Amino acid sequence: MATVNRVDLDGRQIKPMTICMIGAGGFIGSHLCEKILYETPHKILALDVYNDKIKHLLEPETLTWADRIQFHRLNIKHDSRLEGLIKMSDLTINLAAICTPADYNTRPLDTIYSNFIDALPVVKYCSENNKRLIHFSTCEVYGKTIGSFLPKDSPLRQDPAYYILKEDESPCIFGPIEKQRWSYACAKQLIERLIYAEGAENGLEFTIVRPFNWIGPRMDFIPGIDGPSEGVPRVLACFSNALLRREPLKLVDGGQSQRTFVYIKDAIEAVLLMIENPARASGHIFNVGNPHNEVTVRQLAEMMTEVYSKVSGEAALDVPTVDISSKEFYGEGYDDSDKRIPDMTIIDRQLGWNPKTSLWDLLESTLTYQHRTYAEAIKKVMAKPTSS
Ligand SMILES: NC(=O)c1ccc[n+]([C@@H]2O[C@H](COP(=O)([O-])OP(=O)(O)OC[C@H]3O[C@@H](n4cnc5c(N)ncnc54)[C@H](O)[C@@H]3O)[C@@H](O)[C@H]2O)c1
Ligand SMILES: O=c1ccn([C@@H]2O[C@H](COP(=O)(O)OP(=O)(O)O[C@H]3OC[C@](O)(CO)[C@H]3O)[C@@H](O)[C@H]2O)c(=O)[nH]1
Repeated sequence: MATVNRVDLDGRQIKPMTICMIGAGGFIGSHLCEKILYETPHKILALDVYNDKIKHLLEPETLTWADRIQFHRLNIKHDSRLEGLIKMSDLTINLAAICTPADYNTRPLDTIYSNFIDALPVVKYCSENNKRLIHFSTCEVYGKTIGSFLPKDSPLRQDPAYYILKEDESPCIFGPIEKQRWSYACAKQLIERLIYAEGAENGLEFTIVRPFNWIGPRMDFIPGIDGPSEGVPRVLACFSNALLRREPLKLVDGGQSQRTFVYIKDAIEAVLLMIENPARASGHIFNVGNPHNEVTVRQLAEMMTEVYSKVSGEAALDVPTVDISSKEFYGEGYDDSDKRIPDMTIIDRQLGWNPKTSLWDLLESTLTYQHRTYAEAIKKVMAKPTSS
């Protein structure tokens, strides 16, 4: 229920606001729209080129929150309505981006334009019109850990100083230019620097979010069902797709890279705290992740196989995974982050936020959703004879 008398972390009444949410039709945007509409009195101007993931919030128009969300189908690359919509709002949240690794090395120009050039007018309009901005960056700005450059058997690799990622201390370590994987991280880093400079020189009120592998329902697409057959989504959807089709999960370069995964619903709580506590959130860069949910990609595949078997009632394959080289899977120019553990000091101190959901629990609810949403459609597609 949307409560009107909401108070912030310092006991002050929160006034209802209008939020311009760019990229509202994506994975994170759809969850953020739900949270705002279900639990707050705020209004949303939802901007995106697609709205499939928020259709349930827009139709039918008799829904109790219908007057609090307005969808504007537009591409921020070239739409004169953008500045007006930012001016009408108290806060702008920019989520729009190309953010699937399969694109970084194969479409580096689109990636750089999307993550830097297209974000520029948003920053400019917020700065010129004295509007608050929450900008979505990424944990990828940290790149590789310092520890990854140490010899494999160095005891220093066990020292957190060499791998924990801190917003105000850790360096950003990318590979060479020919490793075009880093086009995304580099563009995100430059837009972070620009926003930071707008804050320092022109007083822009900003917050930068660095998500660490947020996962959950509605993430990306299942190839051949609600996305292109040849498309390569992020790992949750790649592995879900293989499980649904009863094919082995592909482990890129042996699945040795490590990630920490956070449940989307935990992470969205953090964003709502940022929205409603500007005095505590402004001027900060926040890691948002779950340091307790670390696995190698191989361990993720094993856990997903076990969880999927439980929620679907189907026995796991005898050979559940297969190794594949990054060149074969992603093409030339791929590279990887070795390990990503967020330091949580700043977000805990400023907003008192900590993640709650274990990896097992978040996979159980997410894979239950994947099975309910896609299993029948996959069966139908797989039963169709393929034309030769
Ligand atoms: N999901 C994560 O774990 C994660 C991790 C790190 C960073 N991020 C960042 O968070 C943001 C949102 O990520 P997501 O996972 O929801 O991705 P997503 O691809 O599901 O959502 C992005 C949305 O932006 C829209 N968009 C892209 N370009 C646009 C344009 N020119 N005009 C209008 N709309 C446009 C897309 O249509 C899409 O709906 C991105 O900036 C991403 O870099 C996400
Ligand atoms: O079938 C697959 C797909 C992927 N991998 C490997 O899994 C690791 C994680 O991959 P993914 O979730 O696709 O993306 P990254 O974590 O590398 O990057 C994302 O992090 C945040 C964000 O900015 C936005 O979401 C994005 O850049 C990776 O090691 C893949 O190689 C696999 O083995 N098999």
